[in-house]
Amino acid sequence: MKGISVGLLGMGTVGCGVVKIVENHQDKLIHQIGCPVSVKKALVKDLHKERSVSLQPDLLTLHSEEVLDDPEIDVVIEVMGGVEDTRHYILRALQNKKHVVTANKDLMAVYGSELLAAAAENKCDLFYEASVAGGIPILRSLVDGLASDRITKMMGIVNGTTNFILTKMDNEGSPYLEVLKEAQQLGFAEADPTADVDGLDAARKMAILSTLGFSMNIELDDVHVKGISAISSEDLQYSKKLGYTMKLIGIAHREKEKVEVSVQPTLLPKEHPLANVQNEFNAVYVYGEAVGETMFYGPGAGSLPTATAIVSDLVGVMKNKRLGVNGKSWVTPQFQKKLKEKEEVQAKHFLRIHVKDEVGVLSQITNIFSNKGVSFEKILQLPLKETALSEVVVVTHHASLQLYENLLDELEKLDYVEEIKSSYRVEGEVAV
Ligand SMILES: NC(=O)C1=CN([C@@H]2O[C@H](COP(=O)(O)OP(=O)(O)OC[C@H]3O[C@@H](n4cnc5c(N)ncnc54)[C@H](OP(=O)(O)O)[C@@H]3O)[C@@H](O)[C@H]2O)C=CC1
Ligand SMILES: N[C@@H](CC=O)C(=O)O
Ligand code: NA
Repeated sequence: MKGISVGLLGMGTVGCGVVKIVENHQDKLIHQIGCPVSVKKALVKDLHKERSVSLQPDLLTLHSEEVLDDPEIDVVIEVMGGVEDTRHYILRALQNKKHVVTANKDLMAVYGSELLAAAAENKCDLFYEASVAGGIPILRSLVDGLASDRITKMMGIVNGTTNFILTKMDNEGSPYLEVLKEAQQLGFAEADPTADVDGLDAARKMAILSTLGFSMNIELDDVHVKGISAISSEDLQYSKKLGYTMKLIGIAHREKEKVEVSVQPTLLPKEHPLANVQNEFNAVYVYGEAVGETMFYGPGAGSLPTATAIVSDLVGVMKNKRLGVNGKSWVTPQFQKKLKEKEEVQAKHFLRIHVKDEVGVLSQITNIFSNKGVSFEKILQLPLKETALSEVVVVTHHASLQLYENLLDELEKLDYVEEIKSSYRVEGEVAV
């Protein structure tokens, strides 16, 4: 069998990792695939940029057709990011009967079903394990390892940058912007880190995970998203005081045939397995009706971890080629999408408000909670130094999202409520 020729679209953090793994693990690749693997061409923007791998002088190109239209290239690995141009490049690679491996969640969350259908039509594979939780083999675990089960819940820390920021802010009291800069220097953050901190990167990953896990076409717009940029050191301190840890959590929950998918800062009891996932690490908790609880943990970002998933996908392509089944692994979703209404989403909430420090205010607030049908599990009231205000912190019992939002609307209207400072979802019970 002739050697496998790979064309890369992009040679940045992840692309350089792919080159390193292909070089350093060649013996294992030959054993699995049955022939050597080599990188023939790589599309970049700047031919003269310094890279973390030494490359043959003619390996880099500024012309996409040198990768996409080269008949000697068998597999295209897309690690350049972006959506519209990238979509066209991948469609062209597939039309040219090249298998594609991508790490691009931005693209797969929006055009995944179109691209997978195009791949199947062209009898090509399109694999994207690296797009969710980097090096953790979570997509294969859902699609293959848990193929026989019905998955009802997935909860994940699926963005390394925000987990890194929250860990450093919480453990070391480091300022938000300083830690974000560190995450960028370490290569975890996206080219535009607002996608990380606004929760959009995690939302894309949750759309991909829930589409596969629930076999339902969950789109990005179906994911309710809130990022981490408004989290204050006070929120982190109160979380700790109440026995919780704050994490950016993706939640996908199915009850009967209806689902909710969200990404939001969430308070988890400090004993919760996801509460102990630190720094850039990711973890995905998956609950299946038959298997029960499972948890997948590992590096969700970074050059070599992400490249591991990509090169493993490449091995998958070659194994399929040997069996003659390329393009046959994609199946259309089994179920019609049905999203829960706000009345059907049940959760506990943390709420921090500033109110006038006057007699009777706390009892009026408790009355409003009970009138709106939201009861609380915990309440703290503390005077705010050098002001005529006090701070009220509440953790509610489970309530529907609709009742909780009605409550927030009502509180906002009251003249003794100065400001709603923060509101977060709470998952799980703190041990007493
Ligand atoms: N970094 C990570 O930890 C992870 C990244 N991903 C995903 O992997 C992909 C790549 O990420 P990463 O390696 O970090 O990104 P980088 O910014 O480090 O690398 C991007 C590469 O693509 C090239 N490139 C970008 N746009 C173009 C274009 N229009 N034409 C030609 N070349 C282009 C760049 O060229 P040049 O070098 O000349 O500028 C660079 O080599 C993204 O989709 C990202 O979301 C997924 C999981 C983890
Ligand atoms: N920016 C992403 C990279 C991996 O997908 C992250 O921080 O998780
Ligand atoms: Na993965």
